[in-house]
Amino acid sequence: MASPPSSTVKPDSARLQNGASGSAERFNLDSVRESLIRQEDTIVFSLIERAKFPRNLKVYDESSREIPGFSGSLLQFFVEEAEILQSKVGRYYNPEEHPFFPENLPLSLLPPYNYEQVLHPAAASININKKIWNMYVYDLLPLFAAKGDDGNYASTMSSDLTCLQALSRRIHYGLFVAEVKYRDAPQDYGPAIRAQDRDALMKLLTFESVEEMVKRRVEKKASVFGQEVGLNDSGSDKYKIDPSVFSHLYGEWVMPLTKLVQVEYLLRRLD
Ligand SMILES: C=C(O[C@@H]1C=C(C(=O)O)C=C[C@H]1O)C(=O)O
Repeated sequence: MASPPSSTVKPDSARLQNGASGSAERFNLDSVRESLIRQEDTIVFSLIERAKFPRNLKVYDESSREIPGFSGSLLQFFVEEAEILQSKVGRYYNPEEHPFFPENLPLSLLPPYNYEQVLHPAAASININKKIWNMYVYDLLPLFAAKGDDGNYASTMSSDLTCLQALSRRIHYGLFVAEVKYRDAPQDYGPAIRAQDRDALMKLLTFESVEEMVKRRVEKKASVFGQEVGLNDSGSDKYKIDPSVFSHLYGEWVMPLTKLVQVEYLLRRLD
């Protein structure tokens, strides 16, 4: 089977900021995919941590009036406050990071780090965190969190924040994937962008063989990282989260949303 094309962008023409791959040296399709692979580990670990707690539905009730003066769920309050703090120490200078509550975020108290700008400025207008939030709270959590309430709301919400940020970072990484794909083949993408043809763009950027590999790999990672480990056996078939949840998560939501980000970005790439 022919392998999907890899990028030929010269290392010096663009340098990716220190991303999840830890590498600031190269910006090409291989390095971008390496980062996506490393981010799988983060997502698998963060969901395994969340699975320590039951559903704790109270946290997600948007009609609760638990916090005086705040209308929304406890998790909305928690994430909004966490983002205010993280914005003050520069989290959103990083083009890989996208806030869930971008309205009224304070400026950083620290000077900006000089992240290499490899994206077209249109990237700044793309934020699909509302979709990611709804997917996480309403579709994903019921698939792996046990029913029940143990009252550990603060710890539950800390875990939720970690999961939401890991998913958001991975899905918005589609911006970098799209940029590198465009630079590799502007002659293919250009006409579809000028025609604003979503379907043609989706076709160009989709590699089904890569997607199949990704699904198999995350399922395998979940079975290795989430296995109950004992001293007297070589492995067990008890898992902290059913590994098939991860191939489902990637096949149904993570990869389609990453591709949505890619299409949205490419549509504006020549503005
Ligand atoms: C990210 C890429 O683009 C698409 C999306 C994928 C994903 O989100 O993992 C995988 C393959 C492609 O269909 C890629 O080509 O690596």
